[in-house]
Amino acid sequence: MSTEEQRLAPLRDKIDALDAKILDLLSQRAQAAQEVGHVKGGFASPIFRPERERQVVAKLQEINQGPLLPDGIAAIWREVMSACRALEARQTIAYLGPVGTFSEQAAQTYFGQSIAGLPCVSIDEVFKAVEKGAAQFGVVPVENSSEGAISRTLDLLLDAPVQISGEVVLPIRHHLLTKSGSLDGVTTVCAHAQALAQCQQWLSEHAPQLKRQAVSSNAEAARMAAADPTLAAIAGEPAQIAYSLQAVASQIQDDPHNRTRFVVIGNYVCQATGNDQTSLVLSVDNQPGAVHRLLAPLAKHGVSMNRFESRPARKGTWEYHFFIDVAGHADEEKVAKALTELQDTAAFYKKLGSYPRSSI
Ligand SMILES: C=C(O[C@@H]1C=C(C(=O)O)C=C[C@H]1O)C(=O)O
Repeated sequence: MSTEEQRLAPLRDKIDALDAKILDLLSQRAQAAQEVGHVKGGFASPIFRPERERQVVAKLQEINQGPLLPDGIAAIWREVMSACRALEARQTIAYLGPVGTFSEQAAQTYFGQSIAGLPCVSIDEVFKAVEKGAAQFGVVPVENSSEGAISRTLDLLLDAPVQISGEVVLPIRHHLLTKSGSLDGVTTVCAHAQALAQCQQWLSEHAPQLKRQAVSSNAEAARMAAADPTLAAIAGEPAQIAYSLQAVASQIQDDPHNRTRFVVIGNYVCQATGNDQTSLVLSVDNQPGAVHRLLAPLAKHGVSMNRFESRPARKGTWEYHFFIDVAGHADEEKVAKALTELQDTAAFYKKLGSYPRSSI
């Protein structure tokens, strides 16, 4: 045995012994979760409680003495809770497919790996799957830091009878991918229209000869590029791996900090955690100063606005719906007061949900 091996052997024995203890503790935890599942079954109550999971992680991060970092704690317990939750009942989560999309990655980042994924062909289908109960939750993109709102999601949120019960923000890194790893013989680059827009400068500078073709998702582009050597795809790492493609160039998004925010839709109403956000849709009559008057209750009660987005009301008039995120939970006193007053002033008011804020 080398000196290195001699020194490593007792440390590895120690890790093996600790792993056995961790497994024993995890098994006890899993049994407790199963019992929770039986209690919930008796009350026909929901399995997934995002606010409770958030508090579990927050408490552990608070008492953590290191050397594990807070992000590490969050990642480990996300999977522990995902596996425990699946013993109560595996949750079906709908998202924009096929396999390898950022929506799938967002679903796994939020719910962990122990879920039944339901890839859908469009954002509309994700909403439908949730509405008809084929999935307990859906994950849909709502805004991108470079390209702004995903308007289809906003339009569906306006009408659908769903609640927002969470958000997840993903850094979006796009790669130029082909089967061979080169652009020899490649004539066309395929991607979702959003990804083509997010990489337009790079494409104009480095691959101006490629025709740009918008397809239903980046993963679909990757699937097509895997089958046709004249096609390149713009897609992220999950799709690259799923379709065994090679990178011609990595991280080609024009904004290195490119991020997409997804929301989790379902019919679960979250309790307050102390670090929440509330999403609303409002509209006002078309009169001077109406928007200012509409928002005055927020200022009056010291509620800060995290986001303000407008969408045409699609009535053939110059009227708009405003998608607003405010800090805090609708059950908090000052938020509740501000929302009551907003509701009185608005021509249209819909609360989309209060939910724990994402940490990024
Ligand atoms: C065990 C529960 O069910 C689920 C699993 C949790 C966990 O593993 O800690 C926490 C919340 C729920 O999403 C619970 O509600 O306490």
